Amino acid sequence: MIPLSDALRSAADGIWQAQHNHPFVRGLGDGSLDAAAFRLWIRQDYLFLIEYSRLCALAAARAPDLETMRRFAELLHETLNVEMDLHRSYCTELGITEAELEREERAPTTQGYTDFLLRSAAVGDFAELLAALLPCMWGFSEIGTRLAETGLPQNQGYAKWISMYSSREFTDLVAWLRELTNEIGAELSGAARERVRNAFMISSRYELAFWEMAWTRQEWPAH
Ligand SMILES: Cc1ncc(C[n+]2csc(CCO)c2C)c(N)n1
Repeated sequence: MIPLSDALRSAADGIWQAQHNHPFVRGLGDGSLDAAAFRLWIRQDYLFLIEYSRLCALAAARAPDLETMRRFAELLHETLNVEMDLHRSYCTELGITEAELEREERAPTTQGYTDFLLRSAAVGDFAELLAALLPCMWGFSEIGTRLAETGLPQNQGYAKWISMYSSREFTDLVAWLRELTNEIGAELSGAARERVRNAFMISSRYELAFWEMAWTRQEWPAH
């Protein structure tokens, strides 16, 4: 049987192609992306990463074995300390103050996506949690790798973004997540496989919606 991660990637191909073709992603790749769109993305993504960290913690707690537990604990550490630090340094470069970042509230897309991720962890089993988490990592890896192949843009900030997500370390992490998905997938019943497929599709749609949110500058009035 076809490995589960390949079946999932193929089921979501239309959504993933739409991500590659999205003007926000293309603009990152050729350096033409408006700084205001990137500023919105980074502020919302910072909030996304906080909730994503909770997801990693839940994944560690529910992991089927020690090795998987250790990897998710590492991912939690990386996200909280490396990835979020990098976002904070981007903010400084882009003129977003700490106070502004603290005041930022989740836009509906960010809220919907993170609620969905945490719901998958709370209500679903480990396979569903993993399927919901996979498009976040794999999508960024595929986008970063493709953009790196076409050459880095002049814009230093966007070039750094692409270098990070096309790095060897990140590619290896995704390879491990896919392997884990394939192993777990080999033992799933038909109904469980369907739930896993749904989770992967929903997260893939939210990944696309996240680009769209930043591109169309979906800002919300402060209360
Ligand atoms: C909306 C959105 N989706 C996926 C990622 C990618 N991502 C999430 S956590 C993490 C690294 C963990 O160390 C990465 C690469 C993102 N940043 N924002």
